[in-house]
Amino acid sequence: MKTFDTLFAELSAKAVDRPAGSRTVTELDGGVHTIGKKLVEEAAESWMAAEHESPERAAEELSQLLYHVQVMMLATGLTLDDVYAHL
Ligand SMILES: N=c1c2ncn([C@@H]3O[C@H](COP(=O)(O)OP(=O)(O)OP(=O)(O)O)[C@@H](O)[C@H]3O)c2ncn1[C@@H]1O[C@H](COP(=O)(O)O)[C@@H](O)[C@H]1O
Repeated sequence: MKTFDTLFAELSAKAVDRPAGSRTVTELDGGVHTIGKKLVEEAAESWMAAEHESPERAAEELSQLLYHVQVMMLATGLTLDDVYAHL
């Protein structure tokens, strides 16, 4: 099973290698503004799933939120340590 850290390592490599068909590469090319809109969308979908759907649906939406958090970190040039320093 992937963890936050292993997913970040995978996405970091994709940002450098830029494989064809990568969703991450497409998102990064869209820039911070576009990624930010996706981040907010996934946050709202997580809230709606938790309040109106089920724990399973909430987990699915939250996983997409975590993915987009990582894309935003990459777009901003932030490392895991940069963020963890604030926890
Ligand atoms: N964990 C994720 C992940 N979570 C979410 N997403 C993307 O974010 C989208 C979620 O948004 P929605 O469901 O709202 O999708 P949608 O609205 O239909 O999509 P759009 O309209 O935004 O195109 C999904 O369709 C995925 O494309 C993800 N895309 C990729 N990953 C993982 O990231 C890694 C690298 O992926 P690639 O860069 O695509 O190789 C792989 O391990 C993937 O499993």
